[in-house]
Amino acid sequence: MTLMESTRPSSSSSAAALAAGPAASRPASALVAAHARVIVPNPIIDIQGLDFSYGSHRALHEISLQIEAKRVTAFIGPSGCGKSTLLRCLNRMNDLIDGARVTGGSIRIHGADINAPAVDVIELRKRVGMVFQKSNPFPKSIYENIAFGLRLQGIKDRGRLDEIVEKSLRGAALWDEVKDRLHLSGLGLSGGQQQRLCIARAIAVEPEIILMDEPCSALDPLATAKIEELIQELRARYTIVIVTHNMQQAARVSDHTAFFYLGRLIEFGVTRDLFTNPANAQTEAYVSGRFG
Ligand SMILES: Nc1ncnc2c1ncn2[C@@H]1O[C@H](COP(=O)(O)OP(=O)(O)OP(=O)(O)O)[C@@H](O)[C@H]1O
Repeated sequence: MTLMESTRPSSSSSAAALAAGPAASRPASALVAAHARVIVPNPIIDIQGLDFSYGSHRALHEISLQIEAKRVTAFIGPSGCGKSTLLRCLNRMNDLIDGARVTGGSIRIHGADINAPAVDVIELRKRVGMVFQKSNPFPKSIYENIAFGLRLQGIKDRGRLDEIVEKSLRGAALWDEVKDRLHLSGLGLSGGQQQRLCIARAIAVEPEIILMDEPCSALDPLATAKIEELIQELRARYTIVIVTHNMQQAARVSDHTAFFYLGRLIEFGVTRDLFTNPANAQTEAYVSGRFG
């Protein structure tokens, strides 16, 4: 159990306006134990003292943070502060980058160290799926975009594949729009539909956690609204961690928000509290648009 305590009550009217979305309008969760104090009672991910470097460049400094199960946690902060690096640490996507490594601390999922030598990284990435900034459907049919990965996992039965493809497309709020053209190319879909196809592909393998790295940054406001709606639906079944530059989006979709600056975690709290009553002067300056 972790306590993050706020020590300097303050307010910002623009920040308050930012928090006026669905996440903010939900009743204060049981996580709020006292004014501006956050308890994370059911962390699925436990990050402790994490240090991370690209070669000699230290990108993350002693990050300690817990991610609550079946909640949405947003990572915010100015460009280069380490949001995406930390996100990619959660399913070891950084392993693919030469010279990139965890140099201290730990990340545990359900108590197990994901950087332990015995960890099967492919298995880890099945449990911790990822949706990227730019939608990246395979140059295959809508159906195959989902069935392809399932076949690689050994699912060959056509009936079973049909079932999972439909369930995943429904789960990503795309089924009704594509059910009559499942065998046309995924690349023929709109940007927002392609991003939902990528979400369908991610959920087809039944992950517990979905990482989203600025999933709406290439989308128009309508497509963005659809993805945000979908995130609200997905949070009943999945733990979601989202990196976003869009503070209104963080305020609308997330339960918890972590604010980073220059590779350090500056503040972590219930989203509404962090936006309306930040404990730290840098957080307040950022959420009220005074820098970043
Ligand atoms: N592949 C890489 N090789 C070397 N340095 C990198 C690499 N990726 C990121 N960095 C550096 O690590 C730091 C953190 O970058 P990161 O992309 O995690 O920040 P960010 O907060 O996600 O930024 P943005 O919002 O611009 O995407 C930056 O100084 C960045 O230059």
